[in-house]
Amino acid sequence: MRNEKMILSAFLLPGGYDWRAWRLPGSRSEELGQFEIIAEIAQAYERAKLDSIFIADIISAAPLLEGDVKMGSPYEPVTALSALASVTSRIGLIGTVSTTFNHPFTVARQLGALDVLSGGRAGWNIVTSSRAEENYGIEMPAKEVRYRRALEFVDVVKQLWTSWSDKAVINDRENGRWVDPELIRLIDHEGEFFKVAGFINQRRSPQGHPVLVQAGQSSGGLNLGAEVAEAIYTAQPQREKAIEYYADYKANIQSKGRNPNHTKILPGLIPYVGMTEDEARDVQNSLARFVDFDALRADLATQYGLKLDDVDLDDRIPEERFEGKNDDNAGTRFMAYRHLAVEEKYTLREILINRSSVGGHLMLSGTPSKIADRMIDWFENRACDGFSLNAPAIPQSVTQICELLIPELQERGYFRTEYEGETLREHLGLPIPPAWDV
Ligand SMILES: Cc1cc2nc3c(=O)[nH]c(=O)nc-3n(C[C@H](O)[C@H](O)[C@H](O)COP(=O)(O)O)c2cc1C
Repeated sequence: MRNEKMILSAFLLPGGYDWRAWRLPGSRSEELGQFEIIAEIAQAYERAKLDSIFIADIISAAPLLEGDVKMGSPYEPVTALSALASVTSRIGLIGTVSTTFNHPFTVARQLGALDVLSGGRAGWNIVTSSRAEENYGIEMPAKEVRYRRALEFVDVVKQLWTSWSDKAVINDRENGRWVDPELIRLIDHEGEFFKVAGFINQRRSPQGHPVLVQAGQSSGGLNLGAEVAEAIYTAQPQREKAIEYYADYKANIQSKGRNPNHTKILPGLIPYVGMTEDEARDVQNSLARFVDFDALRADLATQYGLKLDDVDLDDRIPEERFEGKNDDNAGTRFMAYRHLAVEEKYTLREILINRSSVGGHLMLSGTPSKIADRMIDWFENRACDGFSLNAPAIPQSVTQICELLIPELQERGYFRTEYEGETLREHLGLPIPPAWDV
């Protein structure tokens, strides 16, 4: 048995991970974009002692208009997490912020403030974004440029976050000095994309600075992750490939001179949990009637350039449609669909249902004990350090995860029964990044 516990973070998608889940009676979809629903979900995950919740961001209503209520869910991560910080006390709060459409000084202040205000619970999912340029009046920079900018962006943000010594606040009432200016560093950064003098008006948080998270799958994305990330989100539906990915990623981190134990790999998992196999299938069965094959075909064309209008739903996608693509230029999710079509001989209908329900992630359906067996097998065999849990339907899947699956993992000794630390870094077993003067 591994020494450390499994890490469990939860994707906060209040419409449900399944594309169609918001359409189920009782889904609370009328509340999307409002506070109470996300507060209740975050509190349920905190009662279950999860490491963190995570809010994704697409920065555009385009997915919503295309019928994707799941990813179009209208929460701006920093504001939503700031509100959640006040109704939770221990769970980590990870938000997505794009390095393509922001400035590092602003991001350092906003996420740094969330970190201080939440008592050291913030995390930053660093993305370079794949759309939304129209909202900023710019042409989308090439992927390679986006990742170069991201590297410099993160470097500037980290410099700002470490520019206050832990001893900078002296609070000297007698001599009228709240900070010691000698202990706050001017970063004086000048690079290809940014010119930032620093001083930032922000004290250090109890965990030093927010945890850096990353999910890029191309070579630029993997490089950024290996350089800076402390947690990695990834879509890995196949166990053997996940083991390979884990080993390669950790080796890559080591080759950058970093400690591979300080980057946690968390593949996505969609659990359909029930006390019996039939009960576990309830949600999937009730979703079956909502599947919208036309919208899903259009989505595959938009996201991956896979044009499938001429393919019958009960036929297989011809192998040549996948030619010329690989993990690097098309992403691991695209390659997962290739695997399903070519090796697993899925029909187009089955692939579209997979897209709709699990989005290329690992899906496990069954009793808590059966799902826990598989999770533990992945964890023990170093296919992962834990999982990014995606509740397929809201609210029922959150209850099933928290009241059935988590207790099973706790009973078997794989998940904490109480928070031991206060900060997200403590939950994840990550070191505090030192301030500039250490
Ligand atoms: C679990 C997971 C969550 C992600 N969340 C976001 C997100 O919130 N916003 C976003 O723009 N991209 C998100 N992405 C996409 C990645 O940042 C990345 O763009 C994608 O995996 C393709 O990799 P590449 O950019 O290196 O080609 C996510 C990816 C994964 C696997």
